[in-house]
Parts: sequence; C-alpha cells; structure tokens
Amino acid sequence: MQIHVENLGKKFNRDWIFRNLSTSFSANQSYAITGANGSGKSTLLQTLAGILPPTEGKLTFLQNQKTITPDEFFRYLVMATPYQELIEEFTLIETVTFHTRFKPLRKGITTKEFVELIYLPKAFHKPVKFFSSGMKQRLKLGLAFYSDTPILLLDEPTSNLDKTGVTWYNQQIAQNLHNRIVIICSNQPYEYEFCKKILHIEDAYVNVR
Ligand SMILES: Nc1ncnc2c1ncn2[C@@H]1O[C@H](COP(=O)(O)OP(=O)(O)OP(=O)(O)O)[C@@H](O)[C@H]1O
Repeated sequence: MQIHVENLGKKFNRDWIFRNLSTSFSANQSYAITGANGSGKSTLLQTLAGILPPTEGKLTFLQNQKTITPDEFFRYLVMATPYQELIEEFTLIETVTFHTRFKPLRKGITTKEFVELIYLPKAFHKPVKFFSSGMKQRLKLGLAFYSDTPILLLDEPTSNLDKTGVTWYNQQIAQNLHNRIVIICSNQPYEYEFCKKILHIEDAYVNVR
C-alpha cells in the first residue's frame, strides 16, 4: 500500500492550513504529524484519509501498483480520533458486531479475545453511554488496532487514558504496525517515539524529516 501526495494544500475560507506538501507514505512505516495546537494536524490527517477534499494538489492511493479510486479508499483505512463518535445506545458487543460488518477483525481474533485485548470483558453487555471516557478510548483504539486494514490513522491516541492505559497503548501499537501505513497526529512524544518520519506543520508549511 502507498499514498502519494503532490503539492497538496488545504484552506478554510481564506486561510491556508497547509500548502505545497509532496511526499509518500509506504507500508511498514510509521509517520507522526506534529505541530502546535491549531496548526492543522487533524486537517492534514482528514485530508489524507479522503474525508476532507484538498483545495489543491493530488492524492493517489496505490495497492499492488493499482490506483484505488477515492470513493473506495475508506475501505482500506481505519481511524481512531477524539471527534469520532461511538453509537451510545449500542452495547460493547453490538458496537464490535456493527464495526466488523464493515471492517473485520484480523484473522484469528474472535470477539471474545478482542474484548480481553482491550481490557473490557466485564463490559460485554454494557451500553457505550455508560462507559467512562477512558473505556471509550480503549474501545476506539482497539477497533483501530485490530481491524484488518492496511492503513491505521490515529489522532491524539492517548487522550483520556490513564498511566496504565498509556502503557497498554504502547504495547498494542508495537504489536500492530506490521505491513501497515501508520500515521499519528500528536503533541506527545511518548505517543509517536517509534515513528521514523515526522511531518511538522508550522505556518502552513509541512517540514518532512
Ligand atoms: N471546518 C473548518 N472550517 C474552518 N476552519 C477550520 C475547520 N476545521 C478546522 N479549522 C481551523 O483549521 C485550523 C487547524 O485546525 P486543526 O484542528 O487541524 O488543528 P490541530 O493541529 O489538529 O489542533 P489541535 O492540536 O488543537 O488538535 C484551526 O485554525 C481551526 O480553527
């Protein structure tokens, strides 16, 4: 899997959020998008995901040298972000069943094993509306880690997690990088220290290093 970006730019109203970004994202590589609050990290992530249309430039998705059309691209990625809502009326098991109709879990992982991996076996039949914010975050991250997709996109992955949750995040991410493009928006180095490439946004310029 590859994502190619040519002269990508996004503006809201008259303000350019980022501009002139040309780079590539490849499987088995992890990338961090960094920058101050409001610098455009989430906007860039959502543009790369095909959720926000770019204002200028070109985004190409390739799987085994074949181009994937933009309306098919969502099938190849999974995202966990603070602005993504869970369905509050669903129980944990209903949430997992619903999610996996569209994005199955990786081969060999049962629903029962999945809820153990996210440390929520006691909440199997609990409605999500009664989950704490940390429980919701573990559920979102778990669905992202264990869905069988070649692209994993995370925004502020440890928000709402306590110290144990952060340790859990670091263990889980290390086990779920293989064969994937992983892109993480963050201002917390402990969330992305394993990333070999950094895209730092400042004044609408993206410095790739
Ligand atoms: N839909 C929108 N319409 C207009 N402006 C927007 C929209 N979404 C975001 N912005 C603006 O774009 C800029 C970048 O926002 P973005 O959320 O991408 O930043 P961020 O780096 O992810 O911030 P944070 O670290 O606080 O999460 C901000 O000035 C924000 O107000």
